[in-house]
Amino acid sequence: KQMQKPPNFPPGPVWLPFVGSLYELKRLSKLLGGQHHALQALAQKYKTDVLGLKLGNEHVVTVFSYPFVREVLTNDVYDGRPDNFFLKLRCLGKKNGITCTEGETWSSQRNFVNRHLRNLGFGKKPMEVMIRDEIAEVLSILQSNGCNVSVDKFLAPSILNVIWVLITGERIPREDSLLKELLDLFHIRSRAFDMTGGTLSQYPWLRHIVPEWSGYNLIQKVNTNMKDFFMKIIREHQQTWEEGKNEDLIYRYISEMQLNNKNGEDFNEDQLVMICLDLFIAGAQTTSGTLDFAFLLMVMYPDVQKRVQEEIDKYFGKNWVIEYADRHKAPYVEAVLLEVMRFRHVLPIIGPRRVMHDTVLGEYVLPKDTTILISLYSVHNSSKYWKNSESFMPERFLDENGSLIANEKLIPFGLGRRRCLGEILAKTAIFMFFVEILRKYTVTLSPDSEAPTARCLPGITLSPVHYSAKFVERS
Ligand code: HEM
Repeated sequence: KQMQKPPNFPPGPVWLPFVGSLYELKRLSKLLGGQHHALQALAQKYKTDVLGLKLGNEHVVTVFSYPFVREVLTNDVYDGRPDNFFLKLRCLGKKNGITCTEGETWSSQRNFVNRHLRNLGFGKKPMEVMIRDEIAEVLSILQSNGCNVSVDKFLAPSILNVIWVLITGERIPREDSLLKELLDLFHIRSRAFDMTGGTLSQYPWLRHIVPEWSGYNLIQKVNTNMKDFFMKIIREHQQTWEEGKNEDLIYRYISEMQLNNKNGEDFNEDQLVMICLDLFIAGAQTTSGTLDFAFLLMVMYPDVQKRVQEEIDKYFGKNWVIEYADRHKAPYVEAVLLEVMRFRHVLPIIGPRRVMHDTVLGEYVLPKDTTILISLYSVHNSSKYWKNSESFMPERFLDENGSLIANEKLIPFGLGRRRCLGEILAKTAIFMFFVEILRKYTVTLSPDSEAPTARCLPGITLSPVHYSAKFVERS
């Protein structure tokens, strides 16, 4: 027996009572190695660019083609976040912070963070200085031991530290147990969320029956640990806060709480904890994961690596202090990094968004509160938009004179009002780490490593199948 779909709802598999199309999606995700592949296969099967599913009680629509993706990302009606159990769990029970909120709370918190990160040097010279300090450390470690490097694990502390300094005013030394604890928590967290695969969102009552199996207990434990972790740092800041103290985001937020917060509702400790979490969750794994893919692709395409190094030598030599603004001097290097983000984007599916009121998308009607997923994977890999889309070809971003050409179909940081808040930090860090490391080292596969593969590990963020790299000093 099938369930009735709302009138003019986008096409998709049948809805079975109780589970909707959840079983079909899970089956395909397992079979094809990721939800993004499963969703794309369903879109192909139903010959549609707008796919309609029912997952538990939730109406879920995924968009695949550039025009629909663009419309969803830029039309305010899709600016909401779903009010489901899973997102509540993600933001520690209350809808606080930036990523999970909408409306007034979202705009006041996002604007505050945007403004103050910029005042702290985000996107400017001070941020580049922090990144350069982290690079200096990475290079000195490579000099003493460049073998058997797991790129993601190796670079994650440095990326985390850049965000950490902006938020807390201090960096954490690599060998500090605090850093390890924090990285472990993020790691367990992404595994815990992945493990539930959204099942808890569709069937929240499962937490009462099978709290261990459903991942609920693990998520709760990680949430409590993360909250305690940030609360401790916030409390330390509160004890040392005085008017005029503004050297990091936490002090600035406390100043807002103390001085400008009329009723205490908008700017409070709960919001601040969530903002810290939002920035780390959204920023750390995505940025170091992109670098992980970039170096893996250099291992797999040594000719591309060689050309990158030739450009670096030609335009920067050995001693030029490279800045992010210098990227335009070396268009091939920029093209490589754009192609990395197209070919292996760390966020194949973005969202979820919530339809704020009944609306029309193309020929379909989407009821209020429909959840929307956006397949950047499909936009970035469609042969409709990219010649030889399945090939890694940096030249696609260069014209016949070797100058960079933009392509509006490449949208790794999203579009519109909810586009990535950390884009400038991510792009700067990726460019500077990539160029500075390849200026000094050639990356190859470590002799004990598994052969590199184009396959990815599915998860909240996509990552390469584990490989170990060897960094050989260039003569
Ligand atoms: C390569 C690295 C990164 C990629 C590919 C990336 C990509 C994205 C994308 C596609 C979105 C939009 C989600 C949507 O439309 O629903 C987003 C949102 C966001 N990003 Fe990033 N991001 C990266 C790094 C960062 C960094 C370094 C930070 C901060 C330090 C950050 C903070 C955020 C936040 C807070 C949001 C939520 C914005 C909102 O809901 O209004 N991201 N990111």
